[in-house]
Amino acid sequence: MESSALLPIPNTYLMTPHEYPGLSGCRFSIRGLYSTGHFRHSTTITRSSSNGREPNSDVAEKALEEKKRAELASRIASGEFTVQQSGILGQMRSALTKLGVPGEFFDLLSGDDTYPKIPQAKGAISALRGQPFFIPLYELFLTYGGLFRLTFGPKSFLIVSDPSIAKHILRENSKAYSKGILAEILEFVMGKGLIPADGEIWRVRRRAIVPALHQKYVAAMISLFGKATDRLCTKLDTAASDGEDVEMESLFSHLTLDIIGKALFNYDFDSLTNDTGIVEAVYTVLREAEDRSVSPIPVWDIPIWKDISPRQKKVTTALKLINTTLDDLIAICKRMVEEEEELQFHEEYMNEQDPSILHFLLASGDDVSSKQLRDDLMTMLIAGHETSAAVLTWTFYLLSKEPRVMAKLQNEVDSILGDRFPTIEDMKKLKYTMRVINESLRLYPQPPVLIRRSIENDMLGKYPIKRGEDIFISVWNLHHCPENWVDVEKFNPERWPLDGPNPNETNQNFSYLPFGGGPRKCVGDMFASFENIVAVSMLVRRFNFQMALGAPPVEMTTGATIHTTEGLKMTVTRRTKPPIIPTLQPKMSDVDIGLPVKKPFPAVVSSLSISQGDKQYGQQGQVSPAHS
Ligand code: HEM
Repeated sequence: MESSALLPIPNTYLMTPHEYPGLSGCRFSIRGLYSTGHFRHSTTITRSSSNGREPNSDVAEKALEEKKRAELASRIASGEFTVQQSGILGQMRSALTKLGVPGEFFDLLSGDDTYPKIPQAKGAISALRGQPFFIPLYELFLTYGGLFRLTFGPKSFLIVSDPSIAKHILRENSKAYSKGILAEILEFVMGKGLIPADGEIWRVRRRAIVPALHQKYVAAMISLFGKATDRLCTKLDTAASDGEDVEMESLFSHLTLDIIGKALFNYDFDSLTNDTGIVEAVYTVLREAEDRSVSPIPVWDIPIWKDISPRQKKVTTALKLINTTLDDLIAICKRMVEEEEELQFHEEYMNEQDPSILHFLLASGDDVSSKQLRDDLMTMLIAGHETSAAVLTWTFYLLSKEPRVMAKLQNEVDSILGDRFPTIEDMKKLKYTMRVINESLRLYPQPPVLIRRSIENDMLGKYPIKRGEDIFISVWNLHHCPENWVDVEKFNPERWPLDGPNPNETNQNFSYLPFGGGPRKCVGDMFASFENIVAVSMLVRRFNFQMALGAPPVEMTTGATIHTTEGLKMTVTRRTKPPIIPTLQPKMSDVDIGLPVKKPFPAVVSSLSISQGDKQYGQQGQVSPAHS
């Protein structure tokens, strides 16, 4: 996640100084980060009606969506977003452009013929209301192309939707770019953690952290993913027996929180079954990060406000609790490491009782302050939690809309997993499962936009830019570009053949960026891919998922990751057809008539063995696992 996990959008997006006069003098702040409830939008991905249970709502959703898009497109065409030129030359330019005179002609007239000008659009608060910010950016992209400048009031942003420019910023000249506004908004929660950090701090911390996610560690995590998903299965079993609908988005959020707590610092949040103070504290801080990103005025910066606002007091208390808990966990782990007899640290070091990243870092002798360690852990907690939860949410939404894909997926899972827990060997066999996740990440990239700021003058394609430019790389636009993808809005895992390479930014030449690219690519890509494969495969082999009758329509709300607006309410039923278990011979009569599985489910977790074959997975931070 980020930088992945957290994606702020400037607050000026939705306002002009005219509308918020108090803003002009205040620090520029950010909007869009986890903006639950602030921007709402019917999903633009209108899929073929799925389960046949809600055809009317699908049609209505589609009609509403089409209407909104048509309205926006006509406003763009009317020039509402086009920056007005001042003065006679500007007016002449505007009039003659409408008659078809090319822009370069005016650059010649104004004496600036060295470089072409970046196409400019300007925004208005009304254009963005009622929809996630990346949707109007998409419409503007279709009009203005792969690089344009968007001006809101006194502030402007470069919007990048061109793969080669994205590649230039993220990989080829990455040292000329920082995290910019992202770092400012995340400071209160992540400090100088890996996502917001820049420069030397980032270099040092990245070098320390990447080795902790080595292959043996990620392989060991597979049993953790399995156990956590099994707890979710138990919960769904009860709901299925009781005939109760479930809200899957929050369940996925709990699942991934439980996983990341154990994986990072060996802490069991157990949020799937308990609602303890610490779980509440984590969510309080997460939501605060979202809300700060959409707040017009950074009230939290006003010293007295922290003390009088009940909300800010709650945030301060939550942060204190999390920090104390992390400090305690660091202290416990330090003691464990000190007591470890004959500790022999090596590349693939892992403590069997505590395989966490924290343990690895301390055992490696990582020379770092407790504050920095805490910042890094907090960063990864957020990065690894919200993103995976969002991927699972949208994957199940998409699956509920495409019974064909679900059937094919269940078929693969049945034949490869049977009723046992997934192992590392299964990760490369569950190819269609991986493709389903790849495709879900294409349609719903998490996060939908990457943030950068130029710290040097640079050239973006043929356009020069100055240092200090705030840039949004719209992964949403890259992934939805009609020129790059056949049947762009179709959920079609088959677009990537099973015998081909797993899609990543390199083999798709930056038109597909599920985990970013370049030196700041996600450090958790392999971890996350396996986590998603395990969760999806274990859930679909045991249950069928349908949108619940009367569920609210699934709409998107923007943030660092894309949330649903009102949750993903589903009806979960136990599959009645027993899985095909290759190692056991089911009675044919049972299979034929689709009797329920009577065996206790699932089998005991086998202890992990890591085969030589695992070596084929890519190196951390370079090639995604699944990308081999
Ligand atoms: C499906 C799940 C995930 C997705 C889609 C995802 C996506 C991303 C993306 C797109 C970036 C690049 C952001 C940028 O360039 O601005 C990123 C960075 C990052 N991710 Fe993930 N991520 C996921 C899971 C994880 C997990 C599980 C962890 C930790 C275990 C993690 C830790 C990080 C960190 C620390 C960075 C910052 C790296 C740096 O700046 O050097 N992510 N992620």
